Amino acid sequence: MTADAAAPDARELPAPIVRALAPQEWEAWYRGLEVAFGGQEEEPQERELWRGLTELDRSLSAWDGPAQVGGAGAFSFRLAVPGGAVLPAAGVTMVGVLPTHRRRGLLTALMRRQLDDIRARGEALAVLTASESAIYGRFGYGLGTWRLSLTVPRAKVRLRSPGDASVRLRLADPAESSPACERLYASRVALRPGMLERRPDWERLPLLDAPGSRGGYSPLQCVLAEDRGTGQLLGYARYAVDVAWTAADVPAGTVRVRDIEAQSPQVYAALWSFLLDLDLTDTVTVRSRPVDDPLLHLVSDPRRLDARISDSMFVRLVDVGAALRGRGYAAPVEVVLDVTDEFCPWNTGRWKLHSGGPGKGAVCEPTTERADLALAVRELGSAYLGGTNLTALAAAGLVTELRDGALAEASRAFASDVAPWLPHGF
Ligand SMILES: CC(=O)SCCNC(=O)CCNC(=O)[C@H](O)C(C)(C)COP(=O)(O)OP(=O)(O)OC[C@H]1O[C@@H](n2cnc3c(N)ncnc32)[C@H](O)[C@@H]1OP(=O)(O)O
Repeated sequence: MTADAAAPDARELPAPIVRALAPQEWEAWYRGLEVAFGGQEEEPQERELWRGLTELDRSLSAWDGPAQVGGAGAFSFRLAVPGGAVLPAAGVTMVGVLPTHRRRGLLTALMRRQLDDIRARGEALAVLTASESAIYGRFGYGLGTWRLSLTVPRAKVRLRSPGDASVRLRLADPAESSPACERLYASRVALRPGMLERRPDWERLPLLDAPGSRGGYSPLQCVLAEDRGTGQLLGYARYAVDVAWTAADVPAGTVRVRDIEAQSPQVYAALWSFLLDLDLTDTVTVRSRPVDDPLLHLVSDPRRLDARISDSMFVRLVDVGAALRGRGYAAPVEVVLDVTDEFCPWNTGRWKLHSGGPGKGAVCEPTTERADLALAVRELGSAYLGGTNLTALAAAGLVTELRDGALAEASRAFASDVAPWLPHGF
């Protein structure tokens, strides 16, 4: 994008031109994105990472004459869905329109082109995290995962189980330990809907640690949990510490946990035990955990966690039939869904979904049979990963039951035993 593009007179506006980005246009495109987000420049290390991760053939720019005035990108992700499958999904990202060119339909034009491209690639799903949660519903994205943030006054909570004596904790260099941590992360992706496989180079994201973005915190640190006998990696946590003191010289530092993965409840408890026991600190914070995080049950006094829930990942079914066939179902289901999709009309119509339940696969095809449930594609996106019940959406008037019993049947089948969760932004 070109940051100094002049504001057009609305009466003279030509139709926006949206096209794929050329490699030499990346700098201006990314600078325009920074301007769309308020103008702050990213740290060179961050910029370099995102430049490397940008998929140029999936990056779109919008033009006003010779000036780039808007853009949107997508990553070729693979997303865990209920039942343990991992499906291709477009990770929509880097969306911005210059302040001079807003509310004239540029985002709409970018979303049109992008969703058509995603469909042409054969990806049944698109996902994103939104700068503002009001933006993407109109394009058929529903809120599919939530995140839990915690602020723990460590002196006030203790763990009901301290972990396992067979676990040895060891401090390690985050970069050196990254390959082993990545193998452990990879082994956990299919276990929780919403998790993303890490494509090549994405292992750099959890290590991103630009000095200018630390905000007073230490460089990133890493603690490994290993089997005392074999040395096998069983879990890890990455975190930073801001050491602070009160006016009376009492230590009042904060531990900010970036990520934590563990193979078993005992290892998870051992890692939290470590994080809650760091000298010179009085608070441990974590910005994003699943809403069913075990820590809620592990601590002596859950109210002290100051647990807050926020929206996280929005999900769009780009191809309703393929998306519903691709996931597993927690219970047998046979329902006809009457789906409305104004932005991607190829999805509009009745779809018959049939599954024998866990491990049985699913069939989902267009049908002329009578509908059992009526809903918009946005609500299907909310329910897709199992994080929001169809019953809850019906209580909000967003799903209509047309056959007695169909709502409970579908709601049970769409549910997930573990809460879906997106492990990192993009
Ligand atoms: C996945 C991501 O990257 S999320 C990041 C999104 N980017 C940002 O937040 C950066 C700052 N904001 C922007 O760059 C722009 O305001 C954008 C991209 C959010 C919107 O771009 P615009 O070109 O102004 O959107 P466009 O004109 O196509 O608007 C389409 C509709 O969305 C609505 N809309 C646009 N932005 C917002 C918003 N922030 N909140 C609520 N509604 C919005 C418009 O009012 C319009 O509604 P209508 O169809 O009822 O008239």
